[in-house]
Amino acid sequence: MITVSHLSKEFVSGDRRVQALKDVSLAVPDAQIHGIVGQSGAGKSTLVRCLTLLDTPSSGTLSIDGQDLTALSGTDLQAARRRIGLVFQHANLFDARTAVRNVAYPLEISGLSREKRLARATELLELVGLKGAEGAYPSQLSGGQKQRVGIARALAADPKVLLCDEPTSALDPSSTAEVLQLIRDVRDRLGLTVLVITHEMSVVKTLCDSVSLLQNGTIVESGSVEEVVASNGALTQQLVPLPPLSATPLRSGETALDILAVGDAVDLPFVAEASRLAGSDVPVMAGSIERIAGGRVSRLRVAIPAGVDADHIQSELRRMGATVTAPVSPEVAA
Ligand SMILES: Nc1ncnc2c1ncn2[C@@H]1O[C@H](COP(=O)(O)OP(=O)(O)OP(=O)(O)O)[C@@H](O)[C@H]1O
Repeated sequence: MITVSHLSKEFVSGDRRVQALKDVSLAVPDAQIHGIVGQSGAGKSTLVRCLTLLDTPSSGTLSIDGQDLTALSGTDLQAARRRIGLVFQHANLFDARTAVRNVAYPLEISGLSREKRLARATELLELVGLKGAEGAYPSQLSGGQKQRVGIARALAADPKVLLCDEPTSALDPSSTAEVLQLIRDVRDRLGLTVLVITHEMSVVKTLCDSVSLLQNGTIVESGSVEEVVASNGALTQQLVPLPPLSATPLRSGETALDILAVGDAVDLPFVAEASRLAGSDVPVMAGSIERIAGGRVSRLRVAIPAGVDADHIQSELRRMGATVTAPVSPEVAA
């Protein structure tokens, strides 16, 4: 389990102070995959540096399996760091080393014999689906394969935790899908607890069990992916955006309503019910249905005809089980 408790980080240069992280608390249970998302400048890199203890937090604690890493120093700190496997955007392999020797590299200080190191590295390459590529040099591998080698190397020292910093940002869509599947497989097989820093919502949708949104150094939304989507907050729009609106935007006098349904509620006839209550057809302006974190989510924007009590329809659709809101600035016909 990863526990981050009231972590803050302030940078001071001259008389300028930047509060990069403010009271960040987070608990990721064993064998869960947690995503941290946020815009540029939100504090993601600072969080990674604090989690790997490359930066010292100004206050707060960070523990893995109950061991407070912020209280350690010297060899104890080195040993604790080895329990965190790191995967970066670029695998940063040694060009002059073969795949197997890249994976074996972190074991060179472990005291294991050369044969044992190479045997372990060969095993790990097989685990990441690169059996047969032991002798390949990085220049002979695709971007996705290099990242697989990077993941094998991160696993070499038997970590309890995998910290992935933008693991797929440099990959094409098919390599991205492969690497995300691999991270899931590794979690399933080895029971690792995984923290993924990403700006890609597709990574959260396909990989994460839970997610936190970091904004200006503070976690503003956090929970299971399903909970966060159902809460209709900032992450809902980012994870399940409404597609571009239809050719017929809202006409004068009409009221737009956004309908969000999660799980079995996706199957309920919201549009039919809204039409019945309105006494005429309620057109759908935009809609999407997606499978996220194993569950289904639908979003619809409908146009309630002029002269109809939209508030009443809103509360009736809520009673059926949807989250219904009136969008702040719906697209209106010119
Ligand atoms: N060494 C530093 N000295 C002073 N300020 C810093 C330092 N490192 C980061 N900051 C500031 O802390 C805030 C968070 O930066 P950080 O790099 O963690 O954000 P980020 O979410 O990783 O952004 P990006 O996605 O662009 O990398 C920013 O305001 C940044 O300017």
